[in-house]
This record gives sequence, C-alpha cells and structure tokens, in this order.
Amino acid sequence: MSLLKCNHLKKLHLQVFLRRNNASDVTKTAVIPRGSLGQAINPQTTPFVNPVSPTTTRVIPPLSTEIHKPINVSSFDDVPGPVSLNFLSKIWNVIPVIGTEITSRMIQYMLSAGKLFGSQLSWGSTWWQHLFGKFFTVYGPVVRLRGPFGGDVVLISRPEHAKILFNSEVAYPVRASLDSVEKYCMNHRKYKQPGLFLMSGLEWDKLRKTIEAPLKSIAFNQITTLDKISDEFITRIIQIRNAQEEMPSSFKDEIYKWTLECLCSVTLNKRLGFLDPSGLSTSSDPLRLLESLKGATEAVQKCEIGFHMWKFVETPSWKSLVRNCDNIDTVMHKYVQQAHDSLRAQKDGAKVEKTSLIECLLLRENMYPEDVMTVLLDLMLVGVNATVHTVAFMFYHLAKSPRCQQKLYEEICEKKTLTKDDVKNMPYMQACIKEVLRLKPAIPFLTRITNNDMVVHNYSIPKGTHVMVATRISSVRDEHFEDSHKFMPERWLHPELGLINKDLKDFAFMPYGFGARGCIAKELAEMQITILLSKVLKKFRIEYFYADILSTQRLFSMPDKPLKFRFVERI
Ligand code: HEM
Repeated sequence: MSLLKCNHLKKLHLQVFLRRNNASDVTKTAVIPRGSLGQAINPQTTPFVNPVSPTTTRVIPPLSTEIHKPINVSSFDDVPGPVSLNFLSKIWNVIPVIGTEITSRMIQYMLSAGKLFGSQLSWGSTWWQHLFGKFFTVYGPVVRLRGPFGGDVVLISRPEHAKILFNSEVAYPVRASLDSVEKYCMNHRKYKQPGLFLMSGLEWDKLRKTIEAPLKSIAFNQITTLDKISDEFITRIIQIRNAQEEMPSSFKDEIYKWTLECLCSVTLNKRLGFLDPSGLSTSSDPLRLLESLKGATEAVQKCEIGFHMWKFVETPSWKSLVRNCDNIDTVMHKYVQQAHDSLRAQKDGAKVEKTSLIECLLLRENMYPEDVMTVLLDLMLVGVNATVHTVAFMFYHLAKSPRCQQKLYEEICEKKTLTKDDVKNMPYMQACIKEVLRLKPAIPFLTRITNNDMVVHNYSIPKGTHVMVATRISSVRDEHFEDSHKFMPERWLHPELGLINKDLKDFAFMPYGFGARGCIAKELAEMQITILLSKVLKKFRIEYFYADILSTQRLFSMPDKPLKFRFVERI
C-alpha cells in the first residue's frame, strides 16, 4: 500500500478509534494522525493547556487516562452541517477511504457547482467566502462537513472558538496536508521529507528550528541587497509603464520577480537577475523559475480541489505539477549543489562562513541537497505567493485611498536610508500592512488536525479532527472591527501615542497563523514589504481607476484582476 494511503488510513482509524472508545485512553491515542515522518507525541512530555477559557462555565477536565465527558456537552455527532452531505457520506461510506484532507475540497467543489444552495449563492471568485458565510448563518458557528470519503471537517470562524483550538495546541501542531505536493516529494522524487509546510512531529520541529533563526538574521544582514532589489523594481516600473504611466496587465509578474529575487538573495545569497532591465531571455534560470512557480501553483490548486483523480491516474493537472516542480528542482538544485561543494571545500580550511539559508541547512547533520530542495519548494509555493498577494493589495488599497497613501508617504519621508531599526519603527507602515492583511489575507483559512479532545461551542470535538478556521470571515466582521470592510490603517494605531494597538489582533485576525506552526518568515516578509513600499512611494504616487480588485481566496490567493496601477512620478 502506498505511503499516502497508509497515512490516510491511519488518520481514519484514529478517528473511528476515538469515537468508538470515547477517547478514553490517552496513551493509546497519542499518535499524530498524519505523516509518515511525524513522530508520535509523547503525552508525558506534551504540555497540557486547558482548552476551555477560564471564564467559560463549561469545564472540561485536563487530559488524563480517564476522560470524563462534561454534562450537557453535545456529542460530535450532534454538530450540525449540511444534510445533503450527510446523505452523501452514507452513500460514499461503502467506498474505501481516500483521505480527510480532500473531503473539504471535495465538498467545496460540489458546492461550487451550486448543488447545495443553487441560485441563492453567487459563485464568483470569492464563492467559498459566501459559501462558508452561508454555512455559519444556516448551521451556527460550528459546522460539520461530513466527508463523502469518510473524513469529516469541522468549520469554525469565531475568535473564541479559534482560541480554544489554538490554545490546546501541543508541541507539534499538525496542519492538513497538501496531498499532491506530498505525493510529488515522497513518491515522485523519493525525498526523505515533504518539506516544512507539510511535515509534522519531531522532524518538523527540528527542521523548523534550523530554518527560523538563520532566516531572520540573514534577512536583516541583507537589508542593503533588498534595498537594491527594490531600486531595480522601480527601474522596471519606469521601463514597462505606458504613456499614461500605467502598468501592463502582466504587472503581477514583476511583483513575482521582485519577490523571487529577494527570496533567492536570502536563501542562496545569489542575485539571479529576475529584474534585469533588458528583460529575461527565454532560456534563463529566472524566467524558468518564474514560469514554473506560477505553473506549479496553478497545478497544486487544481489537484487539491475536487476529486483527487490524480491519485489513481496521471491527470493533466498532476502532469503539470510534476513538470513545473521538476523545473524548479532542476534550477535550484544547481545552486544548492554549488553551495554544498563550496562548503565541503571550506570545511577542510578555515572557519565556515554561513551567508545563506541553504548553507545553514547543509551544515546540519543528515541534511543533503535533496532535503534542502523540499524546503526551497515550500518557501516558494507558500512564501512567494503570499508575499506577491500582499504587495499587490498594498498597492491597490493605497491607490484607492489617497489620504492613507499621503500619510504613509510623509512617514517614509522622515527616514533617509532605511536601517534595521527604521524598518521596525514605522507605525503607519505597520498599520497599513496589518490592514491589508486583515482585508486581504493571503491565506484566508487555517487548518489543524486536533491534538486533543476539546469542547467548542458546547460540542465535543474529538482528537484527530480536521478543523478549518475561516480567519478571513472573522477579520471582516463589524463586531470585531468597526466598519470592517473599510481600509482604515488608523484602527491599528493608538490615538495619541501612534503605537500599534496589539489588543485588536487576538484570534479575530491571524494573517500569519498561530503559534509554533505560524508563518516562519513574518519578519522577513514585513521587512521586504516595508523596504519596497518606502522606495516606491518616495518615487511615485500610485493610482488605480478600474473595477475593484478582489482576492481569489483560494489555497494560494491572488488578485482576481490585472493590476493596472498608474505610477505617477512625484515632482
Ligand atoms: C505577507 C506574507 C506572508 C503571509 C501573509 C504568510 C502567511 C502564512 C500563514 C497563514 C501560514 C500558515 C500558518 C498556520 O498554519 O498557523 C504560513 C506558514 C508558512 N509560511 Fe508564510 N506567509 C508570508 C510570507 C512567507 C514567506 C516570505 C516565507 C518564506 C520565505 C513563508 C514561509 C512559510 C512557511 C515555510 C510556512 C510553514 C511553517 C510551518 O508549518 O512550520 N511565508 N504563512
């Protein structure tokens, strides 16, 4: 049996086991429900956090060998959800298990065809947003989507429920997998690991620790290079704008190039020349990487949504995923191998100088160039797409709000050359970034496979359940943010002191996720965006005169329209 199938079976068996046994023996259930690489959590060493807030009257006892079900807590089977899916699950239960992760996407796929709510919903680019919103209106704040293939997904959005979920996290939180990327890494490439985003357990923890600190320090050491890359971006703007100072429809690609150049400079300590003023030749590494990343992103989205046919036959999406990821692999492998060889040469001589992330990784015991490749693929798929989305919407919201743009421009003008300290000390810039992430989060929902039994909204949710937190929904609710659909960076500022108000963000706003599993490169992303925006706004006023741009709100969200901004030079 394939490794993937094996994982899914493990997961399902765990759920069935938990339900049958009412999770009565914690030591038996201490297996993380996914990941061939994820080590089992040891309950003896795992810190317990009471999943229920102290102010809540319902009290669930700490995990012990005996779990006492609190009186009046409704069972998992009582969690409401769409009846037609319930019916479907009964039919499909006779079919062998395929996997929990696909359930939600399968359901979304069926619903996107309008089968459940018909014409009541408009299935535009933000259909899932309407769909999830509709679920919450119809079924309440906790919705159970019964999977046609056995795995269930619980959907939540309220901050108090997200708090219970995230506060119950143990040392190694588990995120739902991207089966297609996992299959590519483990089955197709035969790598030892599927990459940080998909790993879990002790191996994930070790790898994360290896990456996190160097990523931060290397990024800050590269501030001058990142500054230069932003200058090149400005040169490109001047080159490609038309007589009306407007960007071509392909402007998103320029943002991609800027992001990739920044990433390669931090990870490889190499300038690949994505923003070369003379353009990119068709056979160049940068163009190959750019096209392959876009192709891989599209292919992963297609593979993950809907019925996972690619698990059985080689569908066009699967072939495209393999082709594009292989291309990324071929290009990056060349640089990783070079770094590997140069480190081996240095090791025998003087002190090893670590100037790039891949060098830090390669110096780790049992870390080979192939393992580094999976890390790089992750950083590209997750990090580059999220940064491109955020930068695009920074430009958009500032263009739509000349008052905010002017205020940000004034703050930028107070600084001459940006230093490390300046980057962290620009309150209005930070407020604008937060506001863009609130309105247009690059990753609009978070997923976890619960590490503990928990009670959410008086429903018992067993350990091993796949939970989706629709964070974008909570970050645009008026009860959490006044005039929530308006772009108002000031909401993040203290009225007198001009400091970022940290209180606002708790669980209603999680653009970088949460806890140990949260984004690994928040500081890097914000530093890059701050440098870019400072440069661009010093030089240009940004304008936009076309239809509103929305986020596609997909797995890797993107703007749904061409970014035809005008960059008007300041006199
Ligand atoms: C504004 C830009 C970015 C946003 C909004 C963002 C957001 C996120 C979110 C929401 C998650 C999931 C967190 C969770 O499940 O709790 C995540 C994870 C991750 N991000 Fe980012 N990200 C950004 C930039 C980057 C960049 C630039 C990189 C890499 C260079 C990166 C690398 C990663 C990785 C590797 C993970 C997985 C971490 C793990 O599982 O341990 N991200 N990001």
